[in-house]
Amino acid sequence: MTRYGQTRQSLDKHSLAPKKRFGQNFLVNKHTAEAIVRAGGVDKDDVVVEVGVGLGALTQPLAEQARKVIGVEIDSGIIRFHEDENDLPENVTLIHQDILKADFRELMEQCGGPLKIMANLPYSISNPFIFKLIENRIAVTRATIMLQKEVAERLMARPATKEYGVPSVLLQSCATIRKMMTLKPAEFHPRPKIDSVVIRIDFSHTPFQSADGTPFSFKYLQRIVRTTFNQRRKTILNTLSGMSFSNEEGIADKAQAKQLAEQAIILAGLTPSLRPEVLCLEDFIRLAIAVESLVLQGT
Ligand SMILES: C[S@@+](CC[C@H](N)C(=O)[O-])C[C@H]1O[C@@H](n2cnc3c(N)ncnc32)[C@H](O)[C@@H]1O
Repeated sequence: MTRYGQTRQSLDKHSLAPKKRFGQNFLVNKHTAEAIVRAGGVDKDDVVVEVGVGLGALTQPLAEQARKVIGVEIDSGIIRFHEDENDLPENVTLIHQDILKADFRELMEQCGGPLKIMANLPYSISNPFIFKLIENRIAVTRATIMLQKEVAERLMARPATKEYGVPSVLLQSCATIRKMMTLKPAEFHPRPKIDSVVIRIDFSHTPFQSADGTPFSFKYLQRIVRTTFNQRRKTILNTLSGMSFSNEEGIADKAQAKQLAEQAIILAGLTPSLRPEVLCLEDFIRLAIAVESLVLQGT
């Protein structure tokens, strides 16, 4: 029987149907699953966290390559399936949990160090999961993830393209992203409508700094990127003038915020009439450095 047939039979046997709300498109080709695991560069000493175990298509080859696999799965039906079948290798520990609610420090303790993650990610959680990775970047060394092609393109996007936005800038500021392979809909059951792409994200653990070595705060970078892209058709002067500040930052009113925005843009060597989509990562970093220094000086 083909792996496709096996997938359908396993689901039928347990009266399970692929659940749309959990983005269940199961991999049906053993060789593809093995190739994805190879793309993750898994070593025999690694403890790997797999997000969304599903029927175990990736889990099996992963368990052969890694020392241990910690599988996180949200669907209780899938958890029961593996309990009944007892089909997962001994070095796999299954956790019934929503990865978006997982405490990465706890996972790190279980893994004995920073995480290597592997996932065939449901579309519905791609964005929040990527932001969770960014937030927990200190706890993660590598994430090899399969995404809808358009989501992967957004993460790897370059300035002045329509795909370029908040996730592109923030992820590229703290990680190197590599496209590993493209998968056609026929690799899954049920078949998605569009192609999927496997990317490898390697997080950098050196302190944040600009190309000329000036340290910067990720917090400011994040605020500036979000504020400007929130209205991507507006100029950076317009959007930055409306940036909100906390009481401690001492920017009292709109006039002061506008003045700060004007000064920061000049300090960063940029033109006020630019739109965020033409700014490269280094431009955003210089803006973050300028805004932070002006706030610290009390403008
Ligand atoms: C696209 S399927 C992939 C399944 C399997 N890894 C494969 O490649 O065939 C996504 C899996 O993630 C699970 N999932 C969805 N949302 C999740 C979440 N928030 N936390 C953990 N698992 C989740 C789904 O139930 C499903 O098993």
